[in-house]
Amino acid sequence: MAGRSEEEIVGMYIYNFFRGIFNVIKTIFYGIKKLPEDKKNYYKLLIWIAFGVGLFLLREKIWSYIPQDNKRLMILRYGVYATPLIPLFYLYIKGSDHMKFISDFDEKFDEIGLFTKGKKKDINGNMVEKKIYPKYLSEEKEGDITTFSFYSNIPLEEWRFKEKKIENMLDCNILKIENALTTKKIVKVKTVPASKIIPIYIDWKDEYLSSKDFEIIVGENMLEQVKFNLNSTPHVLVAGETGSGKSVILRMILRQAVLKAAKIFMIDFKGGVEFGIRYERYGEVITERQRALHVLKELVSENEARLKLFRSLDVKNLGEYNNIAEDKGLKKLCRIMVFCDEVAEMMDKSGLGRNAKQIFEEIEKEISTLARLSRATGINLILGMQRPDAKVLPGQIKNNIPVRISGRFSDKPASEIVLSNSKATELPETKGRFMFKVGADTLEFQAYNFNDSVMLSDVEVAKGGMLTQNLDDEWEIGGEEDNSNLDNPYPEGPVYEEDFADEEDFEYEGFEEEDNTDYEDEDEDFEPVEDEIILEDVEEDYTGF
Ligand SMILES: Nc1ncnc2c1ncn2[C@@H]1O[C@H](COP(=O)(O)OP(=O)(O)OP(=O)(O)O)[C@@H](O)[C@H]1O
Repeated sequence: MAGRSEEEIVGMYIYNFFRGIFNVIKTIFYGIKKLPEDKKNYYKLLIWIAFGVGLFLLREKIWSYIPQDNKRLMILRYGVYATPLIPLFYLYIKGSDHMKFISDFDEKFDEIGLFTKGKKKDINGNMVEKKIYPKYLSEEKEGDITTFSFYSNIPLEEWRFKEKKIENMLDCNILKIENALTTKKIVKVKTVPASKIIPIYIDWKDEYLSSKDFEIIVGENMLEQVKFNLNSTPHVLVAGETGSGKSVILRMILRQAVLKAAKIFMIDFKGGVEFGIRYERYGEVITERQRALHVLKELVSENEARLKLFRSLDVKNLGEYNNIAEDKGLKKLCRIMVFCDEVAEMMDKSGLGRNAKQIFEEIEKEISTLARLSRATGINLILGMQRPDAKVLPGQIKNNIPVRISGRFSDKPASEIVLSNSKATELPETKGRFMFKVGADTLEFQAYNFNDSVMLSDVEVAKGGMLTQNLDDEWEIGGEEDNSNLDNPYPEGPVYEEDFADEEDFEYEGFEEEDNTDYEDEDEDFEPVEDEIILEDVEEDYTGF
């Protein structure tokens, strides 16, 4: 205090006095806020109030026990005026527990370096630099899930970057870190206890098949199934080093597509190594580039025709269209899914001659158009990739693929290409362990193991070869397929629940925007088209493999 004037010292005392009062009131306020957390708190408060009131009512009796000649003890008589403070004392104790709980958080945030810096007045009234920690607001429990809310100026990216440390700090597994709907200043950390772990092996069972149109299930995290819906997130990228389980995931998706009666194309330029002859019963296995280009072009035309038709009928997507098609005397349209186990086989142009390059470029153009424009029309790309490479999968395509599934990569750039973060490097070396990302959140899961040699032959027996019969049919989009013996889970046609807004701007939050040419209005001079949209050409030069 050396060097301070008397006035300054008095000012400082007054300041600290009011600060102390403010802190007491604040602590009591926290105590009040804690009350609703447990019913017992109210009973305890009532006991303290009763105690205070009892003391007040019995004051004369109590005073009579105090010797009148003992001046020191006589002071206790004034204690009567403090009786209303007794319940406040209880609230103060409760509030200080809470303050201690909060300051423990400060310590923990300090340890993991999650804070911002700002200026604050110190006890002497001087402005000093101070660490500002996220402020604990509340925690809500729902079953196994606890959601912590913090008030914080720290950007969400930083929270996500420190996810592992926060998990250790809270002794939990984090499911999601997100902002509150109302403000970006509130961060919600959704957690499950650390004892909940991701299974290390789970077999796929057909009973897992979702009844929702067009929901696909790929595995489980520590709490629930991991799924996505092709109506709202239409294209999928599965990346993983050789042996990671990438092909197993693709085939498991294919299996669900078959059971949900989608039209399937499988592009396999390794001469049918990935999708062997057994897969031909489910759709066309394309092993030649010319043929792939041709089919893709036809799908682009089909997409355009569907877009025009949907616009003429004022429907937003395939689901809405199919719901009204029969009433309007139109044919139902099917979902079309294009599978490719290795995009590099289809798009890697490095080291190619001019002629070969041209066809690759054309394939890339068609894939890019479909990725951008086929969201509402039910034409989906399911792409596998062994070695993530920006040259192989241009940003224009990648940014329009909302579902990203990545196996373990030892290097960060590979993980960054797929997930836009380094989380794939944190995966354990467990077979079938993947990261799943739709939007901003990345979560770890165990993919179902799908043994296609068993499952495919099962289908043949159970379905009585009906899938093969479909393949023999004239390939006609929207044709009246005889699925009666297909053991189709949707004999009345798929149930369409999802509804999504106009697709004027089709991009996905959370992925870096490279050259993202989004959904454009198609053709303003639209003329209604006939209800039958036939891809005759696709079948015409199909030679089979
Ligand atoms: N989800 C899973 N659970 C347990 N084991 C799995 C799982 N997925 C794959 N495996 C095991 O790993 C093996 C390789 O899987 P898969 O063929 O899918 O790898 P891949 O990543 O596609 O490799 P490649 O690129 O060489 O084809 C499978 O034969 C299976 O034994």
